[in-house]
Amino acid sequence: MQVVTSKEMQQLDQYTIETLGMKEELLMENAGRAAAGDIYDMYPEAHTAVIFAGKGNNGGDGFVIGRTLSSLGWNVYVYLLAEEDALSGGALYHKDLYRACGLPLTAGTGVPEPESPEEGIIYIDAMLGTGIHGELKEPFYSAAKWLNSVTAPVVAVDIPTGVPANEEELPGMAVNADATVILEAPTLSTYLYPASHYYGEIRIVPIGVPRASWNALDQKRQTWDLTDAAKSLPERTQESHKGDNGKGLLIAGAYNMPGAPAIASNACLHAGIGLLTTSVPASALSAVASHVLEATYFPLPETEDGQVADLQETPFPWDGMDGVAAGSGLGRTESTRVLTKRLLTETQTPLVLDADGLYFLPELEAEMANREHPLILTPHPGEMGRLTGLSPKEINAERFTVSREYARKFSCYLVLKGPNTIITTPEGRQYVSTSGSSALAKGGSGDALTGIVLAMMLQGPTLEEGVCNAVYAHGLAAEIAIREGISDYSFTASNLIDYLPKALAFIQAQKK
Ligand SMILES: NC(=O)C1=CN([C@@H]2O[C@H](COP(=O)(O)OP(=O)(O)OC[C@H]3O[C@@H](n4cnc5c(N)ncnc54)[C@H](O)[C@@H]3O)[C@@H](O)[C@H]2O)[C@H](O)CC1
Ligand SMILES: [K+]
Repeated sequence: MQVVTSKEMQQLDQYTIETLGMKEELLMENAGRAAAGDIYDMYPEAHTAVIFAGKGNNGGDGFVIGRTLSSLGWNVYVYLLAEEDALSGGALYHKDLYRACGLPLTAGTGVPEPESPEEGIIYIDAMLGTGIHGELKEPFYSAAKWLNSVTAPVVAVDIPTGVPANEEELPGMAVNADATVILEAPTLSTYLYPASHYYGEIRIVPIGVPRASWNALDQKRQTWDLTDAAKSLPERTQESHKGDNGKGLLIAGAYNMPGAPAIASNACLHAGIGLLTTSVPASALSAVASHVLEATYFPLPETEDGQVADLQETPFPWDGMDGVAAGSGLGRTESTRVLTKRLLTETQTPLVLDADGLYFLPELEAEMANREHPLILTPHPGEMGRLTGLSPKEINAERFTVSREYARKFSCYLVLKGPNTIITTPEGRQYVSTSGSSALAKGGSGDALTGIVLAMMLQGPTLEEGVCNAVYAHGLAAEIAIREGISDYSFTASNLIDYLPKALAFIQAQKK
């Protein structure tokens, strides 16, 4: 599923209408019909739709939805929040068609005051969609406020009115929908917070935009969902042996941080790595090894307080490895800086850096730029802030743009964590993972992700798909745990590891 900006969506519509010659009225008919069908299925008990329509094409969709639901046996009522003569094009055509069918309509720029809601009524917000600019003006402001006060379900068409499509700040008022029926493809704000909260349940309906229109759009942003994971997750062959499934080295932890390497190692092993060597300061080894039976160990020299000591001369076993991951729990000492520099310059395999492994990167930009092998960074917004000099708030407001600029600048794979983690490739392709849960907002989740990324990037089929699958499986494991009754209060990274086998089995089952 592609994820677009409002401009890209307009280009798509324009190509379909002007180049391919599909009539605007027909595209709108398709859009409204698809949305109406979905609303009808969503609320089997409902019998009445009260539709608030704007004068643009979002309002046009509203008229098609009204006419279609009426054909399906519902009572419908449209409040057009504009004078009838303000409409043009497809919206005018469908308003006239709706009227010609004898269906009820009230038009005007006053704020409608529908009767108080009763059982079986659904409110439909078809006021503004991708055409919105800035703060909501009257009568939309008051109409949005009114819709937010009703107890009956409110379904938004395409985008809740007031929510911008792109990476813009939320205005003061927007419709807080129970569900949003997104037409053809989601826009950026569907996966940005807090905008995403206004969408309620996200439902995406295809409206028949021809493949040719999509092919003509130069667009490299998509979701990564169950279908993508199932399609790309490689089958494990009967004859494969441990060497075929990747040999990884994980460097993490300290005497007082044995959890990070233990969690990352267990996650890595449960995500299918063939052989794992875990490298921790010597005094942490027995604590880690007692929780991770399947790894081998490469103990590191350490300081008196059990943190990594000077690693300048340490003979790391890079050569025997297919991939390396480092960072969690190492501390932010000079030794970590030395290690990070060695990792960037000496490893000839894909390298994953997380947590303290990201800390010194602003000082090592030359080494990053000169690196010839894949580099995968997995920052949360705070860490991304340190990498870019922006605040976490600024990062979250422009997650797509900030990720793309950074990944291109340093030719790295960037996994920007958060609800709907975004994976960006060095070429600027972007994938938004649709899995995840609030339960993941805990210490240890990131360590688990590092381990899963190390394992899955080595399984392929490409590094890009492996990284996307790692992020997807990580979120899915949490989702399944919550679905099976684990409270998001109680959920820990250990639960995540326990549920990873179910998440992978679920993805594998979709292949069949
Ligand atoms: N995705 C598709 O392929 C299709 C989508 N369709 C629908 O079309 C809308 C976008 O329509 P557009 O006419 O461009 O814009 P809107 O209807 O969202 O609004 C335009 C309207 O709103 C006024 N306006 C802008 N900002 C504000 C504001 N802050 N306050 C008040 N009024 C504002 C502006 O002046 C215009 O008059 C898309 O979302 C889909 O629903 C099509 O049906 C075809 C296929
Ligand atoms: K809307």
